Amino acid sequence: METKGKFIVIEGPDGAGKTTQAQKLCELFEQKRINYLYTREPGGTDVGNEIRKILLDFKGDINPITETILYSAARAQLIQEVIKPKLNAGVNVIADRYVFSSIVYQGLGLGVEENIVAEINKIATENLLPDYTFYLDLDIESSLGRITGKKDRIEQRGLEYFKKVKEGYISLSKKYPIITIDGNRSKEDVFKDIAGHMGLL
Ligand SMILES: Nc1ncnc2c1ncn2[C@@H]1O[C@H](COP(=O)(O)OP(=O)(O)OP(=O)(O)O)[C@@H](O)[C@H]1O
Ligand SMILES: Cc1cn([C@H]2C[C@H](O)[C@@H](COP(=O)(O)O)O2)c(=O)[nH]c1=O
Repeated sequence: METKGKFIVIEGPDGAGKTTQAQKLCELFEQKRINYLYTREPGGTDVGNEIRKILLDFKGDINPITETILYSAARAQLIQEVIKPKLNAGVNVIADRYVFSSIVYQGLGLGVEENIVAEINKIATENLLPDYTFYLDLDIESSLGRITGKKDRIEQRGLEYFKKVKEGYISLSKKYPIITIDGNRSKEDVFKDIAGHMGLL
């Protein structure tokens, strides 16, 4: 019988270093010849990539509920088309963001009721829960300072919005099985911490 793969999620504000750490985990899995797949949200499927364009590039207003549903729609497609089949085939999935991003960015950041975001996402994900959720915690000014280039629709939101995002992650980390990682260190030290928690060192 096939063993299910592990579902590993990396969370944190924009610029926290999620993609950097996800890539390091991919490299370690490659060295150790462990099967893996990397996904990012929103995206990872054809329809998800179209939804990503709307969410990050659309020039007009998007209502917070619409935004919540669009993120969860992209997620539903990713779960059904990619994540569930891969986990069932024994492949480890390394996900750059998951449901907690919606709870903090749309819920605590935009004021959509947390229960509503959670319920929509239960439907979208069929309540698939990660085996590990790592939250990269660092000063919001430091993480935003790492963003270079043209800012997308979400990144253009001001400092006050991103302070709510950070507070949101901290409050969720007290309620859910989230592993908080000090992201204010070198890329290598942050990674040692993540890999150590997974018993990979
Ligand atoms: N620990 C670190 N120390 C210093 N710089 C870092 C660290 N981790 C990542 N960076 C740099 O910060 C920038 C943003 O990193 P990265 O893309 O990994 O963040 P992210 O959380 O995935 O961002 P986003 O949510 O905006 O996609 C990159 O230039 C990266 O090289
Ligand atoms: C999944 C998810 C993401 N967001 C926001 C967070 C970022 O600003 C963008 C995604 O861009 P990235 O560079 O790939 O991190 O979308 C969100 O608001 N809600 C979500 O559920």
